[in-house]
Amino acid sequence: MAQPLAPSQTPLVSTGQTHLPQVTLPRNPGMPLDLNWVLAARANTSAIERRAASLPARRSVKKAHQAAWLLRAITCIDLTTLSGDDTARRVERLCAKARQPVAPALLKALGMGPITTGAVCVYHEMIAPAVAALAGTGIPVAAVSTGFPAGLSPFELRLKEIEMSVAAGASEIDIVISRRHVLSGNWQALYDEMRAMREACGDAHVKAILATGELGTLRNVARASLVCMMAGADFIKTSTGKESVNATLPVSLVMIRAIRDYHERTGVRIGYKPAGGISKAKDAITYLALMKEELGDRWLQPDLFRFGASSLLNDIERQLEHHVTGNYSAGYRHATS
Ligand SMILES: O=C[C@H](O)COP(=O)(O)O
Repeated sequence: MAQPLAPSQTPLVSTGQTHLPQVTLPRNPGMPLDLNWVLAARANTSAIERRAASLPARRSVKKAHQAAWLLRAITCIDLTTLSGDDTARRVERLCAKARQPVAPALLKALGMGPITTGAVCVYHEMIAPAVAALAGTGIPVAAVSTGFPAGLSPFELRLKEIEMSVAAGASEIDIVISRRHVLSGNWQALYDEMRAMREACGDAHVKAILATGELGTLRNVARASLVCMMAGADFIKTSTGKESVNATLPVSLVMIRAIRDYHERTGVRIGYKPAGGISKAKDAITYLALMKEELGDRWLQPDLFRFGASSLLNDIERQLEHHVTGNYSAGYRHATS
């Protein structure tokens, strides 16, 4: 039978009545590459697909619980624009949305103080307007670097891009891995690449984008997840949003279990960021429920969980408005670009 589900016993990171994201997590120091561990990683595809398929139907989240989950989801969004036609003006509008993702009247009706999104995520060239627009808010700017999305520019340039993004004010860097290292089973090359990128990030937290839709098998996803964590990734992220297949529940299950495995063996908590194609409020709840079931309440905080999403916030805001007023507003009212 479907069970009601409360998002967490853990409160949102709170400053008085204000609920803000905070990246308080200690960095992942990484460890030497343990090839025995990597090669022992397997993925039982049919069991994973069965479990993933059962997830959306198994939990029923209604009314106040649903609103609480959706507010939690907002605090975990890396509000993203990654388009060739991005402009400073668009980024400023996005940042305004990140600062105030839900209308104050709705928040008041829900008994909530102000909230913000987890971060704003942009290309390198858009860091400066984002940093300016978010000054004083504590909302981090995340930049996609390393020749995003293909990651095929010269290695030295990719490292330089990271350094430039950090210098421009990004406090989180989303790097893309070289898929060919995974597809050819060259785990040492993947480890060395990730290690160098982490080093180039300095104090900025690093998210490793695996581009899982291009890795061939779930077993490769499990192994690449482990190698990136061993090399010091603070987060592992599914996709750039530009692959033909982006975040999925089976891939998420594999990556989340790799995070659990890594935590059990090293004591280090790694964050998870599903990204690409997550645009519906109900999907956000499914992902949060998956995190809660597989990793526990601690992973429902923005320092350990993010959605990479450009349009998810629009749908969540519509659902919250419906919860409060009983009516759906027109979709265009919640557009961010
Ligand atoms: O990292 C974030 C993704 O690029 C966003 O993808 P989306 O536009 O499908 O939400």
